[in-house]
Amino acid sequence: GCGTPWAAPALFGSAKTSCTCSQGCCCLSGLSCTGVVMLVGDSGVGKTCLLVRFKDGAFLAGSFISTVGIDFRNKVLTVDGVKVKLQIWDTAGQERFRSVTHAYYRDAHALLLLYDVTNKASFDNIQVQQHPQPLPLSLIACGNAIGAILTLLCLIPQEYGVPFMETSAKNGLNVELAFTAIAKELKHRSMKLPNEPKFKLHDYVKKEVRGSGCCRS
Ligand SMILES: Nc1nc2c(ncn2[C@@H]2O[C@H](COP(=O)(O)OP(=O)(O)OP(=O)(O)O)[C@@H](O)[C@H]2O)c(=O)[nH]1
Repeated sequence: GCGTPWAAPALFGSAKTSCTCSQGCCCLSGLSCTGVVMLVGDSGVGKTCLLVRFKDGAFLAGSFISTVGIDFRNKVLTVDGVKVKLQIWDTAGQERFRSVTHAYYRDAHALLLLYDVTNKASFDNIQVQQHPQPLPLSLIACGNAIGAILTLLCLIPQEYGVPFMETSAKNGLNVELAFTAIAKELKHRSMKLPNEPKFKLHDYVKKEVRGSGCCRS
């Protein structure tokens, strides 16, 4: 590093993620950056299950316990040799908690917009205009596979300019990718090295995404 004193964020979610010099030395000296990722979407689309799959590698089958208010988990990922600490906020999808959820948007760095691929209304409710503005810079839409494949609605969110992937909390499809893509974006945004090409979230997701591709053109 350049020796510039750097105040590590005391709390997850602090906007201060790098030193003030322009050399990008925070990543070179092995320091980390942090970010807040918020999971939003209707009740029952699988937000809690997606988070539990990512954090613990397990699937919460059986009885559905709806989130009340907001819950959070932390996970540290290493991307391109840099530790990225994600604080993941799992919001309540029920209508009665909407104003609570909306109050948290301004502190989020990224949103994972979740919908159930068998439920058109849940897809309509993640559209950009349904959220308080301005939205965080990084958005990914996740079509979670809740229902039977035969009733799958092929909804194509690309037309809204938001990177899209099919996910499954049940079998783990693309769950790691959703969070890694966000972590990479946050790392590049806060610690871009000189001459480093701009990270393109859309292209990265398109390249790494797995699955049937039935919702992709
Ligand atoms: N088949 C299948 N079922 C899932 C999947 N993800 C979640 N579920 C089921 O969907 C139900 C709701 O999942 P949750 O993760 O609790 O939903 P949520 O979006 O957190 O709901 P709220 O807390 O009310 O906002 C549960 O019964 C899960 O077992 C999935 O990928 N596949």
